[in-house]
Amino acid sequence: MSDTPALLPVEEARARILGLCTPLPPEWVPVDDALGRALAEDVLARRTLPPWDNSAMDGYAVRTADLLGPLPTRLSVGETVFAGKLPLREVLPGTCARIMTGAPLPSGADAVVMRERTRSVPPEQANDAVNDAVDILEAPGPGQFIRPRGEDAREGDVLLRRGTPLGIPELGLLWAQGMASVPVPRRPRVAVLSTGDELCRVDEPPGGRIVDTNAPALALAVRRAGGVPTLLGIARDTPEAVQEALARTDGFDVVLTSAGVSVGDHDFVKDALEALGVVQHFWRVAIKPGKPLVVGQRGAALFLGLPGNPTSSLVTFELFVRPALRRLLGLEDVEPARVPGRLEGRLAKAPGLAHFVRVTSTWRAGELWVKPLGTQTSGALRSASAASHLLHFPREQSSLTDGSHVELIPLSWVA
Ligand SMILES: Nc1nc2c(c(=O)[nH]1)N[C@H]1C(S)=C(S)[C@@H](COP(=O)(O)OP(=O)(O)OC[C@H]3O[C@@H](n4cnc5c(N)ncnc54)[C@H](O)[C@@H]3O)O[C@H]1N2
Ligand code: MOO
Repeated sequence: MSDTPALLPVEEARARILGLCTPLPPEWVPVDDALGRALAEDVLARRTLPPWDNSAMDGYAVRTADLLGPLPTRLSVGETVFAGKLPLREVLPGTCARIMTGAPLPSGADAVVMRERTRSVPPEQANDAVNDAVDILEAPGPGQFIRPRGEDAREGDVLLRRGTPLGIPELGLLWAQGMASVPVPRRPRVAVLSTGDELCRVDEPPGGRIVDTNAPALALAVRRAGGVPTLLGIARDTPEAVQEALARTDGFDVVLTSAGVSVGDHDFVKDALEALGVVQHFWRVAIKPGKPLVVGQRGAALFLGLPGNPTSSLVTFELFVRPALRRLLGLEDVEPARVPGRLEGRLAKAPGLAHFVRVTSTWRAGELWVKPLGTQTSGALRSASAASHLLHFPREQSSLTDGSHVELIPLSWVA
């Protein structure tokens, strides 16, 4: 008889973890450092942008009323308005202004005709005293190619709401307002601890050991997800060593451990967490790879014990840790992204665990076709190398036929 608890479905495990995460307290940071976090407060526009109606094309600012008759219509050109300059005169009936993209629209004009829809008039053919004229070949509707004042922002309006994820265009909107800093949740401080007698650092002679690749890989994944990682080193496989290392985690928002969470004689992480007063929320999820994940909490700090197999460690990071870090950064929509795809080949498994199959992908005939990598073991990193997505092979399903429609999770660890 097994004394291990029932396996949690992946969605429930993630929901429980996210239930333990609230955005971290805000800090004011330079706008570029806010990338990937969510705004902690509404931001009001200080400036109306664009500040004036302006041209969307290189061409001529015209009065549409002048162009109701037969075409082409000849107009005299009053001035040329460049971006960065203000118009000097009104566009009067029978005249127009040559205008460049982004230049303010002169008063009197109500449309722009692009240069390609005009024909310049040689000076000797222009009328009377006017030696600059143009033939307009089309009759524009009012407002054509005019970018209205305030299209991007209006002073006093909410420019970006609290909770808005800050991507690159949002940072542009903030800079355009002359803002140098914004309030966002501070970055999660994440401790990463490896456990295992078989491990050494990359710069040590192995002497029968293998290099700890999980901790540095997790640290990079943390940084990519917006957290600030600290490597705590390698704890030996004794309850005291694991406890002693975990006792150094005060001040961290998230503690990631690697290995020692299964049912082996040296799997001390769960006991060490308990001894330190970490409340265990659950252990084991119905997935492969990654089944022995353990999750606990002490105060506001979240403890995630990831399985030691290198690919299990990366997959559990993707499915659980990354969403948690993103939630701490204030983001609402933190579920892993999913895209539809088609399976090339067949897959089979026993029901009971959802499998997250590492696949490569090719875009073909309007669909993303994916192919499982040759090896799917969790102990070998090669089985994750070259994967672009994880294919979700649902828990109760036992086969997927060639051409099946499948759900894919794009991987954040790719180059
Ligand atoms: N009787 C059972 N045995 C196992 C089960 C089970 O349900 N019953 N689950 C298997 C699964 S699934 C996984 S995953 C592993 C996870 O075990 P642990 O988290 O306890 O990890 P270890 O046993 O210590 O190590 C597993 C494997 O990974 C290598 N490793 C560990 N740390 C690192 C590191 N930092 N860098 C690189 N490689 C590392 C380690 O040498 C082992 O080969 O348990 C199964 N067993
Ligand atoms: O599920 Mo384990 O996480 O096979 O490697």
